[in-house]
Amino acid sequence: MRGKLVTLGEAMGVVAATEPGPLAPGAAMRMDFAGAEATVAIGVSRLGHESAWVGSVGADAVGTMVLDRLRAERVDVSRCRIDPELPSGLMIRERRTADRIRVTYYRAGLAGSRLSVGEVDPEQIAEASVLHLTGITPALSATARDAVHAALDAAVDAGVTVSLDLNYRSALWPRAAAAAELAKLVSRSDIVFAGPDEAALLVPTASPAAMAESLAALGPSQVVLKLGAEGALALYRGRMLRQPALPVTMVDPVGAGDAFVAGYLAGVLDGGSVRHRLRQAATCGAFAVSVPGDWAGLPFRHELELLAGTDIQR
Ligand SMILES: O=C(O)C(=O)C[C@H](O)[C@H](O)CO
Repeated sequence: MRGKLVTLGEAMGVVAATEPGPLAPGAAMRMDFAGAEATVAIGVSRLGHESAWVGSVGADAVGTMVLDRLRAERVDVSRCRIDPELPSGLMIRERRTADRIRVTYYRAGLAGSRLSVGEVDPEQIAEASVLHLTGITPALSATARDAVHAALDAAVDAGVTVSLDLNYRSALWPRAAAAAELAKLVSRSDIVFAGPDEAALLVPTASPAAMAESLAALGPSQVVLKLGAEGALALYRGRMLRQPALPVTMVDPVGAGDAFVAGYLAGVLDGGSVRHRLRQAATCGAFAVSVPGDWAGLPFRHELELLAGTDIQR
């Protein structure tokens, strides 16, 4: 399968501490942007497939930074909205201790949450091979939730593969509200990604394997559990495959899950086996954790072989 991935969500400015410690005047910070869906779009593009990101940004420096970077990464942003009134959202990422990151959002009610059905183009989705959704977008606002459902309807009508990463963000909505909404999305998705804590929102079973079975019983043909340093587990048509994480030096874990998803979905677009998808996903996750920032470390296709121990095969 060669084709395009379309995804929709919010991208925000990030002010990220470069040194451990509490936020203080003069603390060393690095300016960047982040957004789970935008990271997936960049990752898929770097692996040689067309991708499109649909979102709403402010008419400000952060919005310009996001769109300029995505264009430079060959991500199609032609359906994005530039809000004339509201600023782009922002996130402060403190490195409170050497290995504890604390995130504060400044995004509620801002430009990103204005994403609406007006930005969803059924034709763009029908021409794609994969629509990728996350559990972040429906938590942004009622209009963003409607946009997710409109995109999902368009994909289902056109027979486009639907991918969903549960991506639960506790700062955006309570567990019960998330569980009710995510259950609806899972039942209409083909591929579902989750961490064990996220899966527990819907299927409170003990082991990752049992969780994967229970999630698959809700409808998706592929369930992929991201287990961090333990690797990943995929359940595809009743067959369980395990993928170890690659042994790399961890520099920044944020964005690793999105990099993993990008590698897996690029593997779907490659037409590769589930084994190929998982290996590519683990390799992309390993690249991401080895570099600061969410998306900067994502590998280009020719770089995949750089990480020793990888064996990218179809
Ligand atoms: O938390 C969010 O809403 C984001 O999309 C920002 C981060 O980059 C994301 O959490 C990493 O997956």
